Amino acid sequence: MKQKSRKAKKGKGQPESDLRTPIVCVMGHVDHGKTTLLDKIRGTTIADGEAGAITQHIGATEIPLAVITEVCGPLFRGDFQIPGLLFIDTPGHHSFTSLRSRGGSLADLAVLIVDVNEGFQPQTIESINILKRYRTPFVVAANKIDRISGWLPVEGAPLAATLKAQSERVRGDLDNRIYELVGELYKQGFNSDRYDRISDFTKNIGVVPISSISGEGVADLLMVLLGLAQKFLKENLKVRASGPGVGTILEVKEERGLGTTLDVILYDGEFRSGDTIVVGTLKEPIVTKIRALLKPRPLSEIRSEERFLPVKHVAAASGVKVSAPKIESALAGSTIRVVSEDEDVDAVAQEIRSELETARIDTENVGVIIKTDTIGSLEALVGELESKEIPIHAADVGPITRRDVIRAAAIQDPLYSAVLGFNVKILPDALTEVQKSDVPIFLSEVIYNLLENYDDWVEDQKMRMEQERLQAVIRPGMIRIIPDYVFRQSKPAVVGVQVVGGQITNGVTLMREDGAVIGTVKGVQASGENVGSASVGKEVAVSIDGPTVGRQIHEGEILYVNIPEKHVKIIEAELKQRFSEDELEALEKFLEIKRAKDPFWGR
Ligand SMILES: Nc1nc2c(ncn2[C@@H]2O[C@H](COP(=O)(O)OP(=O)(O)OP(=O)(O)O)[C@@H](O)[C@H]2O)c(=O)[nH]1
Repeated sequence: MKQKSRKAKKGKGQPESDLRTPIVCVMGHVDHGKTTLLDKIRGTTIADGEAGAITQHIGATEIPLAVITEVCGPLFRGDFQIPGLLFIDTPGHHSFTSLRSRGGSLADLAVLIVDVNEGFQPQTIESINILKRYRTPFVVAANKIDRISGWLPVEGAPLAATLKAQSERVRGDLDNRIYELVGELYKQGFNSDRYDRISDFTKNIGVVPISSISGEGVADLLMVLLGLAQKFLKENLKVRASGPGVGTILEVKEERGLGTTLDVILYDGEFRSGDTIVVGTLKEPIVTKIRALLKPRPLSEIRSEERFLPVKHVAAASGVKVSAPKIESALAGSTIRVVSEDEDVDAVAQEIRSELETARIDTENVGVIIKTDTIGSLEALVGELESKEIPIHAADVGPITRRDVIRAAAIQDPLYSAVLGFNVKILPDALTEVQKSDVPIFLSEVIYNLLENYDDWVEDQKMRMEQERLQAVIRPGMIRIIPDYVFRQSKPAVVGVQVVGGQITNGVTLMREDGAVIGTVKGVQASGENVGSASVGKEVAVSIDGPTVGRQIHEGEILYVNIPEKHVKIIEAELKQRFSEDELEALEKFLEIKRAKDPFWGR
């Protein structure tokens, strides 16, 4: 990409450097305190307004380094060159899956927030998996420490100061909870410890105990984030505040008086009004021109009717609302990119089109069908399924359609004939199809739950298939032909029998005591009714295709159900322990006959 010579304007109090503001995202389980933490960071830093103002962006808040310096007070050590931190206001609890950029995470850094009283929850694990996939450096905020019984809150205090104020027991209690988190993180493949006990942040994840309500530990959290940014990101953040802008669409929104607008996080280069842009959609990328760039109007101008303030220019990293013609079909999570004068629009469009194409899967192989709301969530779900070795037949962005259900129904493997939808709707004609075909549809706003529900269903399916398999096994049976109860000599022979052991069922073949197979049972009747089968003690009439009474079979003779060798093996391995005495006896006698000729038969 050709870099233009324009440089980003530096804000007040920001150091003169080529590093752009790192983008920070707060992730975690629902109700663990994401919003409260962001409010606290904003509130704390607004209160410290003397040092320079925080800047409200669209979908993000920028905290300049000078403000962080002020908030951290004596905690602040070291020489930082980054201009500050840009926190993304994660809208809704699922959308961090759209926080992607081309080939990676939109966030340079993340805060994984965990309620210390609840520990790891489904979305905590889901967040960790996303952080792992994108290799995003992160810090763990062990939140709600003020809820620990006996805690004495010290409003806004750094960790060391508040720990001093707590009793020995409370400190011990906090440590135990931190160790639980450390254990959970270890299970996920990370070494970690309380941040002040770590010397090498490249090998360990820092855990910062905080309260988003009292503000305790929040300064420590900001310090650790600055440290991580400085350590890990220096190269990534260099000179990217100039050149043609590249951003990720967080949301596509209708705004009164403006029509459709895009809330964008610009992570590279600059946007100027009038710039030609290419925007990702489900189909062909849109080529259009920026009509207006909008920022939130400062709080001091709250009386104004207009909520947004037009600006001519924004530089990365920044949250901005983009107004442009023809952007109705823009897709959240995809890229928006400025085309500079010396670039080929078609080439840029192809680059953006290929983003969705790379994430999409469309094969002829056996596997599940998945639909998600954004490219980011598609990548995340595909990644999860691949790591669990669940094959995918088709993966795409968009609602569940009739075609998806038909395709799933056509999958022969009963464990993969299913549709998984993340944050998507089912179209009405797809619902009609579901009723016809019985294809299960799994829907969730949490990837972890989606996979868990699918796993449960697979287990149920397997159990059902197992039961069906075992039900198909021919079980042992032993019958005696009752003398004077021959109803028909042959074609078929119909005789009265007593079931001496096990059972007799339609369709089985029968064997004599000398091992000769004499025919197939065609019917089992009791009191003139077809009963299909009869168990030990019953007297029934059976019709046997094959023998003639008086020749191959005789009154008073014992006959055995002829069990195929494969079935005997299943019986010996899996079923025998559940057999009754008479079934066992019938099996043993049958095997004696078989093994008289071949001692290894059925072994
Ligand atoms: N006591 C205490 N309560 C907290 C703390 N942080 C958050 N809460 C409370 O926990 C609840 C959930 O907090 P939110 O910030 O809404 O959680 P969230 O993670 O943003 O939730 P979603 O946006 O719904 O995912 C609210 O009632 C908060 O007041 C804390 O440090 N201490």
